[in-house]
Amino acid sequence: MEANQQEQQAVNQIEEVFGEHKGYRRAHARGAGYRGLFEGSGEASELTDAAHFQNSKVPVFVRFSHFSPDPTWADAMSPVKGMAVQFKIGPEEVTNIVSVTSPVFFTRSPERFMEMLEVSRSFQKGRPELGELAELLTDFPEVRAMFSSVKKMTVPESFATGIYHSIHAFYFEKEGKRQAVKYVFEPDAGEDKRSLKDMKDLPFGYYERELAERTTRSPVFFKLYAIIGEAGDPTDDPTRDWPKDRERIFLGRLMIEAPDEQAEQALYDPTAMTAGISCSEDPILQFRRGAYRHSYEKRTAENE
Ligand code: HEM
Repeated sequence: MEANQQEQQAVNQIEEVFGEHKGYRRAHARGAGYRGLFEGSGEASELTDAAHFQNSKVPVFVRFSHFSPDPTWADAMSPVKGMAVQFKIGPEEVTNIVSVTSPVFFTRSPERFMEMLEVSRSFQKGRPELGELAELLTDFPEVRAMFSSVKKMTVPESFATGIYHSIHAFYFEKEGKRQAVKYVFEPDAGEDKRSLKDMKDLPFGYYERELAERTTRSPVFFKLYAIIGEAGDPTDDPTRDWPKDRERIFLGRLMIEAPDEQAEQALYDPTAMTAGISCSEDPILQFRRGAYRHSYEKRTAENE
């Protein structure tokens, strides 16, 4: 499916702000792909027939990443890390969960996202100019909230010790009923955090090397949970997290085994669903489909 004009424009705008880095993803440019296995628990079978959540094992691709669209940025300049998981349900069928180490996104509409990019031109050097920063903070109150949360933000010590959130809501569907859920991955190794200021001396590529070394010793595991939404929990607003006391269902265990070049190159479209699960009406989620496709087509053509 072709990305529509606005989605293509968003990707072009990211390039204008952060530079055009040929052959790389236009966001989360630097990362590391792995192969592994997901073992479903079957505990959500009353809510969904999705194949990977039954009592079954499916092969997966996993890609960890630093959020920056510029692959030359230091590890510390990307406080948000990503984990994209592709479940290989059948020979021709995949479904994805694309998650990050933050429970919320900084804007709730694609238009707003693009307006923010428009005033962020100096971010290209990784150092915003004060005038632009002031404009962002005045015109976009949500950015103020983001900056205050970045100040408090801690970062996982390793890709293997982050808690990763889907941010968006999805629906589990079965026999005409549907249930809103969000996903969260929790590391078996335990959450391990450092403050942003402790990260500034980390060498470039530290996270990728640490994970490669860790997986030579043993696979890395995460538990995947569905957070069960209740009446009134927003399903269309990625800037709002749900209350902490929501029920959770254990969906299965993710095992990450060894580096894999195909996993590094794959397209992890967060809207690729399977029978028994559908996307929520969140406009940011819907927008991502075309933006990711456009970035994928560009980088694939450039790598040929
Ligand atoms: C308007 C909103 C957004 C836009 C325009 C956008 C754009 C992009 C683009 C162009 C890519 C590269 C895709 C590729 O080449 O395969 C990407 C990757 C990624 N994005 Fe977003 N994104 C948005 C929102 C989000 C949100 C809300 C999340 C939080 C879950 C997120 C997490 C990620 C992650 C983890 C990757 C790396 C995926 C991989 O490893 O292949 N993005 N994004």
